[in-house]
Amino acid sequence: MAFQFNFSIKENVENKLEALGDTDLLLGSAQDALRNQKGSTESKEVSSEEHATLQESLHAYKVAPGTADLVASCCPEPAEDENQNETLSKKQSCKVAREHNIPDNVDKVLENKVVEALSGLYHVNISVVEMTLSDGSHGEDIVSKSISSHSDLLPGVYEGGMKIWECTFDLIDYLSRAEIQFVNKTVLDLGCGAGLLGIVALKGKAEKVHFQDFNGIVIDEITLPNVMANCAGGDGSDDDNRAGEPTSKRLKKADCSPGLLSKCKFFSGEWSEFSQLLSSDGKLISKYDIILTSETIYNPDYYSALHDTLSKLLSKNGCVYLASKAHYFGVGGGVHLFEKFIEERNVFRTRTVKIIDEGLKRFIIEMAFKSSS
Ligand SMILES: C[S@@+](CC[C@H](N)C(=O)[O-])C[C@H]1O[C@@H](n2cnc3c(N)ncnc32)[C@H](O)[C@@H]1O
Repeated sequence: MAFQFNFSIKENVENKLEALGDTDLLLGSAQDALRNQKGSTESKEVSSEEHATLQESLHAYKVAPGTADLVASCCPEPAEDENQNETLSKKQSCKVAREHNIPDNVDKVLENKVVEALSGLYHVNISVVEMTLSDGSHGEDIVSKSISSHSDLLPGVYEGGMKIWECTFDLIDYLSRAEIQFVNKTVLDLGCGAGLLGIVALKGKAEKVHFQDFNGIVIDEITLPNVMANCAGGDGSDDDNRAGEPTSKRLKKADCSPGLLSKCKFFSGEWSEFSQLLSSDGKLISKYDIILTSETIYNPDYYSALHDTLSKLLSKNGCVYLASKAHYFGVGGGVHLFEKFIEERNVFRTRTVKIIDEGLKRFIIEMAFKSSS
């Protein structure tokens, strides 16, 4: 099922898709999704076959050749003998973290968005968002950069948050089957992209849910709208079961529960900068009970920043649920390398709680502080 906002945009989008031709890039999966809708003026449910088609393209992703070393470590510590200008320019290459305010006019957030349902959750149609952003007039020009570099990832520029990655669904499935409890918990969806993991926590009655993505435009155009789409009506809990409703509908401002939204905060920026922002700005009221993170260990260059962020932000008895493919071809990261890194740092213990052995092997890993055991 999908419902839509100002759907007049659709034809324009389709024309642009045709003009783009065979891109086989970031837009690949999105094009498939939209072409599935083409010819039908009515919104429709995403069938399991369509879901599978969409997910197929998530199995493998591409990294622009030669970009892996662009930002070896996003925020490298400056060497002592570096002069001030070099230090400054390195600092500028960091993605400074900031909090995104929830707009007063929530109608605006869902304007020109097409909302669909998948796995019982609402999310905006990403191809439509990409089309509205592809003219490059929206600050962070990640869509056209991604297209021109034929890549879903541009290290230090765009880290893949425009797509919903396969392991997100693995983790959602695991959280549900393992009956992980979010009631009254403080939760962080780290590297959130679409934010579906945080939304699951929100629907599970978490006390607070914070969302972080590298790219601010992902937060504004995808994460926030998705949270709003799922906050509409009722209290957003699983009991509402609105994703099962057969009819298309428009969300109205009045539908959006301010109570639920007030539990959420949204952040963008590089991980070290993000954890620094939370620590220094008094934004971190308490550390997180649960940190959810999916497909965030593809690049070994980021392991140090990721590890330090987790250790700074996780509460003493907290738990990280991390979903990942076994190996990320082209970037070099993966589960075994990350576990080895964690072992060497000797701060966290890890436990594999689920292995998904179909297609590319995927893992769900649970992490907790060693000292808490
Ligand atoms: C491949 S995407 C996965 C998005 C989402 N979790 C999913 O599974 O659909 C990786 C995400 O990790 C985050 N990320 C990766 N490297 C990062 C870094 N160095 N600093 C901050 N965020 C980073 C980005 O926000 C990006 O959206």
